[in-house]
Amino acid sequence: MKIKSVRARVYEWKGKTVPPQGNFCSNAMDLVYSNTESMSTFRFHSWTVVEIETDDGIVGLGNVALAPRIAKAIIDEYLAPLVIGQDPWDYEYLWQRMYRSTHAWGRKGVTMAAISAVDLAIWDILGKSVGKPVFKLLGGRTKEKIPCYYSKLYRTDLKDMQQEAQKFLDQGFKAFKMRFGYGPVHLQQGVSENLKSVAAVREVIGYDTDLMLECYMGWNLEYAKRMLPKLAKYEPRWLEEPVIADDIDGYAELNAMNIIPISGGEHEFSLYGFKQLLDKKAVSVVQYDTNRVGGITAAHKINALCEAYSVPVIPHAGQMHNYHLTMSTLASPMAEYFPIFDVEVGNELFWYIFDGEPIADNGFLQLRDDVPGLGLSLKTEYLQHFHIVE
Ligand SMILES: O=C(O)C(=O)C[C@@H](O)CO
Ligand SMILES: [Mg+2]
Repeated sequence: MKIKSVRARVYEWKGKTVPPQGNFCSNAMDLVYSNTESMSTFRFHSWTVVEIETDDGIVGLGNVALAPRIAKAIIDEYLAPLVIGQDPWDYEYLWQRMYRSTHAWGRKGVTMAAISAVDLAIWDILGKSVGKPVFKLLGGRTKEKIPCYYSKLYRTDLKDMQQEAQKFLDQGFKAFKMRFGYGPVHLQQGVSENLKSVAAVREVIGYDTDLMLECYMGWNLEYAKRMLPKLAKYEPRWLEEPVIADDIDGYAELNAMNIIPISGGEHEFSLYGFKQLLDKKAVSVVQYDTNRVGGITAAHKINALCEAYSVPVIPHAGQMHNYHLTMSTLASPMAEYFPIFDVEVGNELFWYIFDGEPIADNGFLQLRDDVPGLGLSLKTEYLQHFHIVE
């Protein structure tokens, strides 16, 4: 079997979007003075879809959501020529070709995201070629079904957040991730607002559920050190991305305080990036995203590393490409889950592009043994709402 073609297209959403409400999520731009809304950089309204076809007609699907048009250009210009004509079963060789040939300017960020999308499509082909779901190629079924946590609860009106939490508590979710809306620039009032939002959500979900807290890189080390003791009484399972991804020593200092487990990794890349996080004990929960970190080839290695370090892996953002990794290892106890929503910041856009994503049932996800590959196909229902960049 040989790879015959690589097609990367960008799906750009032109349909209705619900403008984010309130201070919906602290983020890295909060600390930078700007006369534009700090969250304007925080949109995922386009997505790159990669289709790789083999000489015997198998088509593998990959995807990337970081800098989609740039990712497409990298795939078209650099990565496609490296894999066309090659045997997809030589996936480690192909991964090293893509990684090392772009190493001078790649290694992290959008290049690794582009490599991830190609790698996902290759693994989809492998599964389809032997009639097995990808998780069966990685280690098989380690769970009867996958526990997942409800992920949204952006910082809006507290009553709206409580209604949202109640709605999904009633649907059987036993774990929730909420977003802070405030950080250092919002001073003491922001501290109070942050604490109020956690208290409000805990009031609804109680303490027999897991609560995770998301900063999305919107704080700094000094502010996080002040906040951790104030948050401890709410017994969060983790505090996510308190500082920017490059401040690895900051993560390690916060994690070493041992007040609240610190999580991160969705903005880290490659096996080496996670070796550094683990060696420095920077995180207590690893959250790579398989469509960013280097694909399944890289994520599978990181799973083994996390098993050796006894650090749980709970991949970022859900989606099928992450669920196969979670299903295939005891090192990954749970998945993130974004339900279907009207398009807002875009974390939910994949629901409008792909068919095959599992719907959570009572806080669990299921993968089928009889669906080969990643289990996805391209949805046609919303095509009229997308501008497709070939
Ligand atoms: O789901 C996450 O962990 C993200 O970082 C997504 C973004 O919406 C901020 O929470
Ligand atoms: Mg996050």
